[in-house]
Amino acid sequence: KTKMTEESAVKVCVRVLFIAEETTNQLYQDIAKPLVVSTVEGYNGTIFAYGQTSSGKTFTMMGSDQTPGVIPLAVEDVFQTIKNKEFLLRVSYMEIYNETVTDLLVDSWKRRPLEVRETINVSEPCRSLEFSDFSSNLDHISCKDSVWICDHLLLAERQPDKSSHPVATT
Ligand SMILES: Nc1ncnc2c1ncn2[C@@H]1O[C@H](COP(=O)(O)OP(=O)(O)OP(=O)(O)O)[C@@H](O)[C@H]1O
Repeated sequence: KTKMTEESAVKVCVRVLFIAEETTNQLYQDIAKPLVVSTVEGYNGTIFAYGQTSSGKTFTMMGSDQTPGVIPLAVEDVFQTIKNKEFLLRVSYMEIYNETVTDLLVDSWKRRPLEVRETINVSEPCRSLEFSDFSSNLDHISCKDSVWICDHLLLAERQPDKSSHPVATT
């Protein structure tokens, strides 16, 4: 609802362009971090990767042990931001692939497509996303939880059935 000034619009336009030499970390600091921090303050935010197959979506979002991607960097920052506050962090992880929505926090052998509901007036129960909750307060918030989230997401990303996909739409 904030009216975007001409100056901020120009800034956004400039910052969506990154050259090949720039790292994921630079991209994260410039584009994603401000959004991550503002979500903790109550704003809605979305970061997504879009592009043709093998263009580097997974590399950018997940990264590797040596070069963490946007998701691990964001998780780390979220935990840094909430560590001195009472907070409930709720995490879900899903894939939309060829019009099919899949919950990646469910074990691969148990996965069934999630139904997309366009109205709340549905009589039949439908499958919904699993959530992992993390409550934090001054005493027990640690980066152990952020490591758990990243490990869990990476594990889901590496589930064997994903490699059989012929086309990518991460
Ligand atoms: N910036 C980069 N530096 C080094 N290697 C990269 C970079 N971007 C992508 N790669 C490598 O290119 C390959 C394809 O990248 P990636 O799997 O991230 O693409 P993708 O867009 O997710 O593909 P798909 O749509 O098929 O899932 C991977 O081996 C990845 O490690």
